[in-house]
Amino acid sequence: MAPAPEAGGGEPGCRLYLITPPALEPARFADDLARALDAGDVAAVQLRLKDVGEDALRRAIDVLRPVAQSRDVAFLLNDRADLAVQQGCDGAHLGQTDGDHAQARKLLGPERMLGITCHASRHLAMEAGELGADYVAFGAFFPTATKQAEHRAEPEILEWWTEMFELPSVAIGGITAENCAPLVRAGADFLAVVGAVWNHPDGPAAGVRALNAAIAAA
Ligand SMILES: Cc1ncc(COP(=O)(O)OP(=O)(O)O)c(N)n1
Ligand SMILES: Cc1nc(C(=O)O)sc1CCOP(=O)(O)O
Ligand SMILES: [Mg+2]
Repeated sequence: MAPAPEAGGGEPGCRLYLITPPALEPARFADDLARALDAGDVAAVQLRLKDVGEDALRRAIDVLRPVAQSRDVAFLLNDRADLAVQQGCDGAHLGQTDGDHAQARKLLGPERMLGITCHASRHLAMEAGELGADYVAFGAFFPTATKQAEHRAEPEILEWWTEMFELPSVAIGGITAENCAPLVRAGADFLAVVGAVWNHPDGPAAGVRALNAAIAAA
């Protein structure tokens, strides 16, 4: 999940972080995922299936992980650091109620990534940084239909974080090609999106292209 090199050797740029749709059939979705990843620059994919049991989750990982990893795109698992390790994922994303972050850090070891949701809290972000997170995620920046988001973040938190710390930040929540520019300019290292890609009227590949273009133009 490397940052994008900036033309001319300046500060690294912002990259796309895809999160899977809330429900999917792995074999069918594998084709959509491949098309999306082949359409442009994507740093990471997060498998986020909240409503399936462990067996189905393992099957989905087995089908989708190679699609990402074979393209040098990091594959992270939502909510489960233990399963991320067992199933060969590149990391896990944990929220504030997703167990013990320090224990997850140990489980994941130095090779695998840990991302932590920090809502709109500077305090949570500094805590996450101290315990060794690989990125902090702020959001929701815009209204989202993907989940009931209880916190609202403003671009200022990205500016503050970027000025104070080297650790990468992820912006999430209702982000589209049309509204992402202030987040990119505020210093977000990654934009995490669901709907703007998977629900794009011209298909996921068009969604990736539109976001790549919007990031480059910001
Ligand atoms: C990159 C990224 N940021 C935030 C979240 C939200 O995580 P969480 O608060 O645990 O909520 P759920 O995704 O588990 O509903 C995320 N998944 N990814
Ligand atoms: C999974 C998730 N977490 C959020 C947070 O604010 O922590 S918002 C969100 C949903 C992101 O989907 P979309 O790009 O469709 O808005
Ligand atoms: Mg969670």
